[in-house]
Amino acid sequence: MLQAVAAAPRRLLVVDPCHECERLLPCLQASGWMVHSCGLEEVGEVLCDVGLIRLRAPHLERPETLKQLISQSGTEWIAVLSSEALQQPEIGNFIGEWFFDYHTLPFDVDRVSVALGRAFGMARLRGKGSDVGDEHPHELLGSSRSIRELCRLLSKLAPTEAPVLIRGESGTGKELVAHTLHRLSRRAGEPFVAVNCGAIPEHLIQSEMFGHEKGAFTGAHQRKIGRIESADGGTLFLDEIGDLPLELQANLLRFLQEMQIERVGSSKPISVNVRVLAATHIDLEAAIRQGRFREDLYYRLNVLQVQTTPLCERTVDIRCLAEYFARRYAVEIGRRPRSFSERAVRAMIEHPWPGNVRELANRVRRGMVLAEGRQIEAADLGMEVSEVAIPLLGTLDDYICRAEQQALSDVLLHYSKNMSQAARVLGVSRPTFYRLLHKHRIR
Ligand SMILES: Nc1ncnc2c1ncn2[C@@H]1O[C@H](COP(=O)(O)OP(=O)(O)OP(=O)(O)O)[C@@H](O)[C@H]1O
Repeated sequence: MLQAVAAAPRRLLVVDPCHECERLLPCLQASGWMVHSCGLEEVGEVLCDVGLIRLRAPHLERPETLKQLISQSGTEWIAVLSSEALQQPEIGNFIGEWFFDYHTLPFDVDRVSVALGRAFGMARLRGKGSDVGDEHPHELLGSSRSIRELCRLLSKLAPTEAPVLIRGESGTGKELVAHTLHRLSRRAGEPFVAVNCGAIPEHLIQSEMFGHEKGAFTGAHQRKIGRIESADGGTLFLDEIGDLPLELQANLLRFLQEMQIERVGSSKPISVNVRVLAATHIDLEAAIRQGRFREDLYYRLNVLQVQTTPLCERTVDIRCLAEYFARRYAVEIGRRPRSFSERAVRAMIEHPWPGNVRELANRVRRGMVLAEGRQIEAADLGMEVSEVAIPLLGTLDDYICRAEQQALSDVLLHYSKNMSQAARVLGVSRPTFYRLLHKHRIR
């Protein structure tokens, strides 16, 4: 039996509707657009796929406000203006940089419909528009199996009070994991204090961690509260724990056993209630064997363990992360968020990502600054795509296997958040689709 599938509504936001809109809006509603209208100051409150704005002198006098709204709204924008206004070079440049398209008055319903349709398609293609959820700066993004399993694990570990050792390559999100554990715990309203054990000079680390009393040593002009004490009631995150000098490891162990500290220059114990999370990218077991890390401290910290996955093992997440960083840096840099060309996406998928998500964020920031066209190209990211594909010879089965892998990765590029849709596009059932993902070890 055939089932009717309801198309997602196409939401259009008309900002400061002008009297010319009176004829236009009913036509758009009749052709399936769900139209909302609002004033400029309310734009951030309505989630829409496409926005139509009649550019007037006051808007153009405050371009910064408009740029801010456009870059934060997650909507594709079309400017409406008179043909005389468009002749002014600064207005033309402004529209070229910030808008998807423009329309000169009077309205031509057919032309507007085509422009809106294209903008809608682009908004959906980029994952922008009204389907986009709230963005949280401390949220672990991604739809790969490893990220989904990580989030499930974190929600189980967060409510406990036990220490967690977070392991993984540099830039894979270990600090983000620590933030997430804190945010989901009972301590969420209390301080989260991060200490990078490798970044504090060795002679300062004792007083940084434990604090000192006035006059404890030359230069100690007043009492200083240490990082451990300042986390009282909350979470203490010890990053790069493998870099902690041996002497400090002994002091930290004592603190973990007794939950008390002594400031430098004082022998009075102070009770501190913190949950300890630690992270490392080094092989702590090897460090123990080499005598660089205390085994007893290792067992204290390693009660629960979380492992982050390198980016090259979850390529499905690359596009969504890159688009997130493009939106984030658009606000910072003050440019319109850009999408990525297919070649740029391919270059990102093929890249080995030794610096993981941090490297991706840095490359996207660079791309946002350098991009000249509508899209970020591979070269803007400092990447190249292999021009000539060297044929990989093999049996017919090898060719079929590679074709399956290609088909899966192509479809996941577009539908990583909707597995049913991905399966439908390939013309296979959902179980078959999952079986293929499993067979090709695609997460
Ligand atoms: N899954 C993710 N979703 C969103 N942002 C992420 C994700 N993973 C990492 N990031 C971002 O990547 C950057 C690096 O992450 P983070 O500092 O947590 O990595 P790390 O593993 O602690 O690195 P290091 O070992 O070098 O300290 C941060 O800007 C972080 O917000």
